[in-house]
Amino acid sequence: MPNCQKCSAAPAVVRHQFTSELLCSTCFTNQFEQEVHDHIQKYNLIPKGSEVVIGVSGGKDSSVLLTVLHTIVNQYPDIYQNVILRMCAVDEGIAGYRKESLDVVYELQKQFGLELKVVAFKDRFERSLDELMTTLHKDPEDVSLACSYCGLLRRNCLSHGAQLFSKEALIATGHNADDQAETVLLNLIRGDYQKLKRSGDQIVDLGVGNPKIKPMSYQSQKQIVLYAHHKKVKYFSTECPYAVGAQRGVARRYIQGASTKDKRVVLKIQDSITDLKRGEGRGPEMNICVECGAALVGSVCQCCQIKQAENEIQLRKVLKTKKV
Ligand SMILES: Nc1ncnc2c1ncn2[C@@H]1O[C@H](COP(=O)(O)OP(=O)(O)OP(=O)(O)O)[C@@H](O)[C@H]1O
Repeated sequence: MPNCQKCSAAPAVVRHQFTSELLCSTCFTNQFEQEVHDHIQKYNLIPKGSEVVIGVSGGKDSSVLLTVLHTIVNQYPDIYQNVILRMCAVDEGIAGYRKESLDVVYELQKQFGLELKVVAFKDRFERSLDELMTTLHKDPEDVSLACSYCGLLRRNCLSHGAQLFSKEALIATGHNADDQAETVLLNLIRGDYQKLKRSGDQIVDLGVGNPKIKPMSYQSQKQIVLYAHHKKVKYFSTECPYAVGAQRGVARRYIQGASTKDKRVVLKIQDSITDLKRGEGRGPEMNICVECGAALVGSVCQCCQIKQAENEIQLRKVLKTKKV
């Protein structure tokens, strides 16, 4: 492996997913933190004096979010003046899964010394997720709707947890770029225009309840896993037993396939919704090809350029393809 392209001092161990830069462990984790900080600043996600309630499940995304926020808030005390970090964990009541991940939450709480609230489905809705599923779906194999019920009730519990701290507290979740891109596709598949429009928003403030922020929405799943590894973040890695039935799997498989051809696809899907909402998705003004009269952007259309190309190099230039 060559040396790090940033510090040149240590061997590179990571290739940045979006910039392709080769980085050593320290430069990679520093850059990751810097990127999350820049994203927060760009959208003013955490104004001075905010109380930020981090939804921590013990899984990798939220454990990384907690680690990064704690790091940057301490690194930039002037920018994050009087910002207070809190933790909230939701106990859905999933046997063989949630108790174990909550143990990680308690370890993280000890490590960072933050105040934590735990809100349980059983306390708020009289039933755990397991009990709800046993009542609704007699066949234990049929868990296809578990994620929908769970998402609905979990959002309610997180909001309740935030309210226990204060009415104005921001709720920060560990949603990443892959989650965001999946949500866009899911809303598109479901034809849910209202949710589709909101799916690129960096702050969700409906005017009722606590505003929600997603500081890692431009970090890919892969980058988060790499950060967790190099920063030695504690997390619980077992997948939720109900995840097998999730409708999200359809969008996830599509994105995984598309990402093998274009690593930035998760960013592009999100950006397309943001641009569309801003009205920038209409594109530039159209012209007429001076050779054939077709509608185009520029002066000579691509078809005429293909016709005029005299050799492979010119043809590749027109089609923007590299030799394979
Ligand atoms: N049980 C929970 N308690 C508190 N927050 C939660 C819980 N489950 C999910 N969240 C919050 O919602 C975010 C997205 O949840 P999702 O179900 O997509 O989990 P995930 O992508 O596996 O994230 P993680 O790795 O943090 O579990 C999490 O990153 C976290 O901030």
